[in-house]
Amino acid sequence: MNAIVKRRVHVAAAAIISADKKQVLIARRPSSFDQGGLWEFPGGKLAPYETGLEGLKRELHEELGVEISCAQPLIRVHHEYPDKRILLDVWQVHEFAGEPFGREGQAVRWVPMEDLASYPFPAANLPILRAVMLPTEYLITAEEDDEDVFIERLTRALDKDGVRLVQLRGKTLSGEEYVARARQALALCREYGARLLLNGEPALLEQVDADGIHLTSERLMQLDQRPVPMGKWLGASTHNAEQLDKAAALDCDLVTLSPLAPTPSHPDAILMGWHDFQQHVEHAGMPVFALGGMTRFHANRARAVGAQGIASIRDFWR
Ligand SMILES: Nc1nc2c([nH]c(=O)n2[C@H]2C[C@H](O)[C@@H](COP(=O)(O)OP(=O)(O)OP(=O)(O)O)O2)c(=O)[nH]1
Ligand SMILES: [Mg+2]
Repeated sequence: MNAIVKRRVHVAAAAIISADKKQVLIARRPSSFDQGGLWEFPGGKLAPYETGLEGLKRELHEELGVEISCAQPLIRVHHEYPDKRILLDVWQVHEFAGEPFGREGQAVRWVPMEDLASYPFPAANLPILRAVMLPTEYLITAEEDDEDVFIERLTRALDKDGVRLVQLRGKTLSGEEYVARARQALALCREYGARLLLNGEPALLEQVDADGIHLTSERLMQLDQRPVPMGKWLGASTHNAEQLDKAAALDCDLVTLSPLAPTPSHPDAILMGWHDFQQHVEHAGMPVFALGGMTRFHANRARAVGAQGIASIRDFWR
């Protein structure tokens, strides 16, 4: 049998975000191109001597006529197409000079974040869409018996800290108490335009129409197919490569990966360290939040090694 040696292609692409942070710029690949007719994040192949950021700057100038001075790493996706292996090295761009237009005759469009999923993109782009739509901070609520304190702290995090992604933990609550708490949390999250994931069984979504479910690593490993429909978000807690592979197999939308640093809740845990974390993130193929002793001050560090951002209980729950 002939072994096919696939080409390796390194592509730099940009999610260019509008000043009001509500829209993202996409372009349509001309029909004569590879993946033609599909929408994409503007960018292209690196020259052998270029870094990702250098290639990105050149491509955005060539394709859109805009000049960027800086960009933040968003996500790296390895994907195997029938004829090649590509690494999509995606950056987030907030500042640029010039008015973008299709310099190569391609259609270019600003689209609201929430409409992104309705455009046809190449197969490799699913994790990128997820990363573009998710924030950099993921709040996990603390165990809180007192309802008033819970409401006050969640409101504070949504209002003062601008948190837009929340996981409701409530291991010490009864089933009924958890559902009641989830309804309250959902109402608050809706008010602030934040997404709420329930830490528990997927069937909970039948009782509370939250945005999705966050699975424990134990529950994750017991499942053999994605337990929620595509319109809902599926998160999972992971600690190693085996769990990350499982999360990918279940087509999870996001994961937390821990523990990075010591926390009072898990004082004796064996820590992962940034080096191993980076290796795991590189091949995760989905947005990864660093967890365990993380504060917002670690967010840039986490992003620099490829993470979506940080997840934390303590840092947002005061
Ligand atoms: N730019 C971009 N390319 C993508 C995305 N998703 C995806 O699968 N790809 C694939 C399609 C292509 O095989 C490859 C990008 O190559 P390209 O055709 O844009 O390269 P280029 O701009 O350097 O163009 P060319 O000079 O080689 O024609 O990556 C995406 O969102 N943006
Ligand atoms: Mg291109």
